[in-house]
Parts: sequence; structure tokens; C-alpha cells
Amino acid sequence: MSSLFLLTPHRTISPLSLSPLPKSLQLLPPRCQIQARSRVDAQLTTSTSESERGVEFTTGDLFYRRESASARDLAVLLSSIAQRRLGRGLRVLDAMCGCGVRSVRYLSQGGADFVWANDAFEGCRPRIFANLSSVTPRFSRDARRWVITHFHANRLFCECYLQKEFFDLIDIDSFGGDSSFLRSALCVVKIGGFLYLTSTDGRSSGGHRPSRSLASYGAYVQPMPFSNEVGLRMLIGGAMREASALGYHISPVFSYYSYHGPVFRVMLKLGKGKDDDISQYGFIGHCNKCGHSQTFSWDELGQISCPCGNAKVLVSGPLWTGPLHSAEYVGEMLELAREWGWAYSNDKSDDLDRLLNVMIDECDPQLPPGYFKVDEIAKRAKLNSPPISTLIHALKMEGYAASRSHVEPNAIKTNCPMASCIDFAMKIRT
Ligand SMILES: C[S@@+](CC[C@H](N)C(=O)[O-])C[C@H]1O[C@@H](n2cnc3c(N)ncnc32)[C@H](O)[C@@H]1O
Repeated sequence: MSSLFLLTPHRTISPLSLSPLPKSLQLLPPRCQIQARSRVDAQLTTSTSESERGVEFTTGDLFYRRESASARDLAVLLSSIAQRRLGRGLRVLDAMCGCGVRSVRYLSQGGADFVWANDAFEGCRPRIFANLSSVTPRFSRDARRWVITHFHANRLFCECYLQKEFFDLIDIDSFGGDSSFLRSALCVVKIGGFLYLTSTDGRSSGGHRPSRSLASYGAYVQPMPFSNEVGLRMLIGGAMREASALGYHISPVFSYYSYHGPVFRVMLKLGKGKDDDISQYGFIGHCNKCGHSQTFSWDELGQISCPCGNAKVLVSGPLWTGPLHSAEYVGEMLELAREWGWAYSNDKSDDLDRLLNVMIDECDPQLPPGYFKVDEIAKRAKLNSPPISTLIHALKMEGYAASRSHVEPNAIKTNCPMASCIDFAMKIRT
């Protein structure tokens, strides 16, 4: 029996006995394990120094993607806001921490007073240990600031649940999809706390394997021109379903698609009690003939057809069909990013001001799910693409809701039907 001694910030020693993992549970997906094993020796001897927003850490040869820095920035901004709102330090569980960069940032920037850094791969330990130690000693003011473990994330969530260890924020940064961790993770998020989910499963959101998306997230997803937004909605919808089964409800705080990967991330807030309102958990239809998209509720399932007369509408769902973000939280994140000097960057892909402003625009409740690519409008109008800002302005002048999409830079979100968008594009040109 190995014994893991846990100290929570407010308690003295509470021994949590964890028996050694059976071999089968220790296993990472085989591909990851082979890669990880081959790196173990190298990562102990090499030490690549990195820096993110002024925080220094080393990665060795462990998994680390600089391109995910914006996703980490967003999580740190949110956790700091949560800490300010609660008026106390947060308990954070970084369930798949790699070299520990997130744990380091939650501790030093995100208002965490305790971080549990876990990664199933034991070879990460020296690196995580060094990185966390460089931020803060393991103990400060008689309280433990961090713990490192190497468990399969599902086992860790279950053990924490049994020991009544709950967290204000759980970050699951997995390879592939993370639907298999949803239910057990939700069991250890505090009510009012946050769950940060990741999926790199672009094939399911692209509609290339509807049986897989159905199995993982309960959504039958077909190919749609805005499949990357569908990927975010599939993740939120899947978490909604799991939360509801446990007697909770969730709401999206922000949703973030990044083409590096691609990676789909959603930050969800957990609330007590089931939400019986399913008006934002429905279906999205797309007509390939005229390019029109629309949402359908469960009651409307029997009468799906496109206003253009086409009865062969592609339907995906059930998915989350409400706003992708909370305007209130994202607005606060923008203010904080400006306060900390994180907002502006010469590199467009790192520019948080730009990203968060587009996210705020996307929160307009009049905007339906999906987007129209400007090239698609232009192709149907037999024109060169109009400037995106001119098209958005023209739509707004006519009383339509319209915004850019953070998911697809060359697209507009609008409640104007595709046919009228084509007319507007033609008017702009004449
Ligand atoms: C995408 S990397 C994490 C990167 C890190 N969060 C960051 O921001 O740099 C995924 C990590 O999850 C670990 N992992 C994979 N499957 C796991 C599981 N079932 N339980 C715990 N850790 C796992 C891998 O060893 C790997 O380090």
C-alpha cells in the first residue's frame, strides 16, 4: 500500500490511502505511453526554459505547446476573477498537468492557494516538482500549497470524491476527447466551481464519425460548414447531459476554438439542481442547397425542412444551441487582461483584446448557432469577397444581429438568412 499524505490549506494532515494502481489502470493510451517512455531519460537531463506572461518554467522533453498559451491565459484570467469574487484562494486540480505549466500559472497568477498537479506519467515528476518549487515552497504558513500525483485521472476523481475533496476549478487537458472523464470530474467540482474541458477530436466535430460523437457526447454530428463551432457545442451539450444525470446544471463561461491542433476548449460553471429548460439543447439544421442554417427544438423534429423548399436538411444534435460564452465573465476577463497588460499583442493569434472582444460580440442572444463564411456568400453571389466589416455594418444597418466569429476569422455570425446575405453582398459591390 502506498500512502499519499494530503494536506489541504485549511487542515492538518489527512492521510488518504491510495492502493497502487493495477497495471491496466496505470496505462496511458498506448501511443502516449510509448512516446512518454522514450522521453523519460531525456527529460531528466535536458531542461528547456520557457516563459509565459512572465512566469518561468522548464519543460525538459515533456509535452508542452507554446501555441496553447492563449488557452492558459484565458483559464488564468477566469480563475483570478473567481478568486476575486469569492474573496479567498482557490483549490485547483490540474488533472493532466504535463510539465506543470498550468499548475504553476494557477498558483502564481490565477489566485489558487492550493494546486493538485496530476499526470499519469510518473516521468513528469522531477520536472513538475522543480517548476512548482520555483514558484512557492510546498508548505507556506502551515498550509500545503501543492501536491503531485500520478494517477489515471478517473481514479483520482473517484478517490477525491470518496475522500470529500472538492475543487473550485478542475482543468482536464487531454489528448483526443475527454468525455470519459466528464462524469467523475463533475462529481468533484464544487457547486459554483468551474470545469475546463479540452477535445482535440476534430473528426467527430467535422461529422466524419457520427457514431463516435453519439457515443462520446450523445450528439449525432453530420458535416456542416461551421463544424468547428459544432465541436464546441457538442462538448457543452455532452457536459450538460452528464451534469443533468448527476442532478446539476452547467453554463458556458467561455468557449475557445484554436486551429493549432485543432483544439476545442470550454470553461463551464457548475450549478446546483437540474435545469429542466431544454430550449438551448436542440438541433442544428443546414441546407447544402441554399446554404441556410437553423435551429430546431425537440418539438420541431418532425417538420424539418428548409425555407427554400429542400426537404433534405442535414441535422446535427442534440447540442448546446445557446450563447457560447457568458458576456459578463468575458467582459471581466477583458478588463483584467487590460489591467495586467496582457491584452495587446503584435501577433494577431495572441491578441487577447481582439479575441475577447469578438467573444463578447458572439454573446448577442439574437445570434443563432453557426456562421457563414464570407467566401461562401461571395461564391453564391458570383462576386469577389466583400470586406467582412462592411458586410457586418450593412447587416446591422438593416436591423440584423451580426458579428465576427472567433472560430473562423473569415466568417460572419448573423440572424440574416443566407439569401439576404447574398443580396447585401451584391448591394455592397454595386
Ligand atoms: C496535452 S498533455 C497536457 C499538457 C499540459 N496540461 C500543458 O498545458 O502543457 C496531456 C497529458 O495528460 C497525461 N495523461 C494522458 N492520459 C491520462 C490519464 N488518463 N490520466 C492522467 N493523465 C493522463 C499525459 O501524460 C500528458 O502529459
